[in-house]
Amino acid sequence: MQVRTITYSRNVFLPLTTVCHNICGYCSYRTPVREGCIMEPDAVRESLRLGAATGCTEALFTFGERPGEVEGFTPLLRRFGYDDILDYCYDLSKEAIEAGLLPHTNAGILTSEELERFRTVNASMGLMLETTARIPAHRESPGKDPDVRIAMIEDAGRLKIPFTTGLLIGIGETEKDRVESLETIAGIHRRYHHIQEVIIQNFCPKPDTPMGRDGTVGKEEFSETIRLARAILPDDVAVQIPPNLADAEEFIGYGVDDLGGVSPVTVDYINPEHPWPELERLREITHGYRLVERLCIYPQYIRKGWFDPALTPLIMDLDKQIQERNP
Ligand SMILES: O=c1nc2n(C[C@H](O)[C@H](O)[C@H](O)CO)c3cc(O)ccc3cc-2c(=O)[nH]1
Ligand SMILES: C[C@H]1O[C@@H](n2cnc3c(N)ncnc32)[C@H](O)[C@@H]1O
Ligand code: MET
Ligand code: SF4
Repeated sequence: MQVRTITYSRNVFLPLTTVCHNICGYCSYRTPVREGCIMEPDAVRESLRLGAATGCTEALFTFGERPGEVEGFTPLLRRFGYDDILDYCYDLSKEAIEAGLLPHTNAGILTSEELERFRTVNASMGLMLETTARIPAHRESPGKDPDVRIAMIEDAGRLKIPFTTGLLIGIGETEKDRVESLETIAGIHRRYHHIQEVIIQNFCPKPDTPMGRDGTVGKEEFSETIRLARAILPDDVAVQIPPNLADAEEFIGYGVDDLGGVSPVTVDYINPEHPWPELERLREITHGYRLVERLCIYPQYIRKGWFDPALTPLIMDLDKQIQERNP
C-alpha cells in the first residue's frame, strides 16, 4: 500500500501592519494606530535574511486589511516613503525575491487590479473565506462579507493565481454553514481551478477580545470538519491544518494533506501564544506518513506555468533545493 504524503512549507511571517479597517470579534492581532504598528523596512530585511539563511522558501506577508482607511495611519506610513501599504508590500515582495524567498501575500480584500499587480511578484496568494454565514463576529468587518470574499477569490481565479483559502471554525457558524462554505470553495475551484489548499483553522480565544470567553470547537466537531472538507473538496485541493493550533497528531488521520507554513525564525503573529513545532516534532506528528517539503506554489501550478516569468529562476532553484532535501 502506498504511504500518504503530508506536505509543509518553511516560511517567514511578515506582519507589515497590525492596523486594519475591519474589527473581527475574535482577533487580537489588530491594534490601533500607534508607534510600532508598521513593521520597519530593516526589520523586514532582517527576517528575510534570517529566513533565507535557515532554508525558508516563502515570505508570508499577512497584515491588516485596508489600514489606510484608519485615521492617522497614512502619515505614519509616509515616514517610510509610501502612501499605500500595498506599494510598500509590493517593493518588499521584490526584496524577498532578491533575498531568495517566494512571496505569498494575504492582505485581506484586494481589487482585481491590485491582484493583477501582485501576481507579478507573488508565487501564490491567499484569503480566508472564514465562513459563508453572516455572523456577529463580523458585524464590524465589511471585508468579511462572504459575497465580497467570494468575489475576490473568483477574481484571483480569473487571473490564474495559485490560491490559499480556508475556514475559521468555531466563530459562530453552524455545521450546515461549514458544508455550505466548503461547497462554495469547491464550486469556485471547479470553475477556475486555482485553489491549491483550504485551511481548516480552529478559533483560539484571545482574552482581550469580545470572544475571549467563548468556547473552542470540540475535538469531535473539528475532526468531523476535516473529514467533511476532504469529502467535499476536489481531490486536487489540499486540506491544511495549522500544526501549532490544533493537535495535529490527533487529527492527521481524518484527511489532512498539509501542515501549512512553519517558521524556524518568526512566531505566528496572529496566534503568538501557540509556538510552531520544530521539524523533529513534525516528523513525529506525521509518523507513518511521508513528510515532504513544498513551496508556496504547489507542483501542479509550477507545471502549468501559473506564475510570472520573472519568478521562473527562483521557483526552479528553490524547487531543486527542496527536492534535494526531501528524502
Ligand atoms: O493564505 C493564507 N495563508 C496563511 N498562512 C500561510 C500558509 O500556512 C502557507 O503560507 C501556505 O500554505 C502557502 O502555500 C498562514 C501561515 C501561518 O503560519 C499562520 C497563519 C497563516 C494564515 C494564512 C492566511 O490567512 N491565508
Ligand atoms: C489570518 C487568519 O487568521 C485567522 N484568525 C484571526 N484570529 C484568530 C483567532 N483568534 N484564532 C484562530 N485564527 C484566527 C483568520 O482566519 C484570519 O483570516
Ligand atoms: N486581515 C486579513 C484578513 O483577515 C489578513 C489576515 S488577518 C491579519 O483577511
Ligand atoms: S482577522 Fe484580519 S481582518 Fe479581522 S480584524 Fe484581524 S487583521 Fe483585521
